[in-house]
Amino acid sequence: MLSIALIGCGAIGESLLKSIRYDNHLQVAAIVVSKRSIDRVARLAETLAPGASVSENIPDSGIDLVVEAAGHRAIEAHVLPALKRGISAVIASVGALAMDDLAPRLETAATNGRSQVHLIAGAVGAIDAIAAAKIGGLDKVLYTGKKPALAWQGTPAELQFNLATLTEATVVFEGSARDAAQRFPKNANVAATIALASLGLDATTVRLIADPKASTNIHTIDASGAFGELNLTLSNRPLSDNPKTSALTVYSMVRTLQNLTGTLVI
Ligand SMILES: NC(=O)C1=CN([C@@H]2O[C@H](COP(=O)(O)OP(=O)(O)OC[C@H]3O[C@@H](n4cnc5c(N)ncnc54)[C@H](O)[C@@H]3O)[C@@H](O)[C@H]2O)C=CC1
Ligand SMILES: O=C([O-])CC(=O)C(=O)O
Repeated sequence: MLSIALIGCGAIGESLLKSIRYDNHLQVAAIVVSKRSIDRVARLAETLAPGASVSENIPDSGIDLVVEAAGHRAIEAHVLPALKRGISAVIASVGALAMDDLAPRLETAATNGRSQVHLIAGAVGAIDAIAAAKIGGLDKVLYTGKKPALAWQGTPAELQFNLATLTEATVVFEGSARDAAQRFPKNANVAATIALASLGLDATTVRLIADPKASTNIHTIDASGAFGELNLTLSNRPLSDNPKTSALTVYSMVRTLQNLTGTLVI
């Protein structure tokens, strides 16, 4: 039985709790949230994670694994200290690794604590294929993320375009995966995931599109190299609680957790 501390209980966190509620190998022992969310999440926990503590910090003992579904800042605040304590982590906010020196600091913390960081594939697929293709050598990796116009609310795209009145698909960002992940922390985590698995944060190209006609989150990877060519398109349904986030992210997290406790894993 893996004893989990879940960090964040928004769209992904709540959906994750529903998905793993009856898993005999996983026990949510703690849910870590900001002070203002404690009452709301404590009520949720009564049915979705009975017995879990709900507080602002990871408990001092009894936790085997931290599962982050909170946002970039939670990596520094909760994941780094947990790794140093010897607690491994599964993280959704992969884009945080595009920040300054966070990736090497995570590695140092994990080395010192003899723990591990698992970056989920999240809303995208073919991470296994591009990571394998990298071994033979990659020439080009382009990630294109297209979401409904209103999914770009609260991002820099809002300052540049009137999202509510867009009539056609509009490129809101073109550049490196590092810039994309830093400027769109809630919309470009998969850009960082693809980059980290392939050409790296600076050499992986990203295009982000706001499309008033789209009703799903469309992720496309175009890669070429010694292996040949890969062209993948996913059309993901968003979670009802957060149009920025695809439901596949939750399933990917559940799969990661199942693989950590399973005997025959794929
Ligand atoms: N890898 C992937 O494919 C994807 C990754 N994500 C990442 O997952 C994160 C969560 O996504 P959603 O659940 O859809 O967002 P959400 O906004 O619905 O929920 C996030 C929750 O975390 C809480 N929170 C924020 N900072 C916290 C902290 N320091 N400690 C504890 N709780 C904190 C918020 O109050 C909120 O309740 C996103 O911010 C993004 O970084 C999101 C979508 C896809
Ligand atoms: O959920 C998605 O479709 C992708 C996403 O928001 C991200 O990469 O941050």
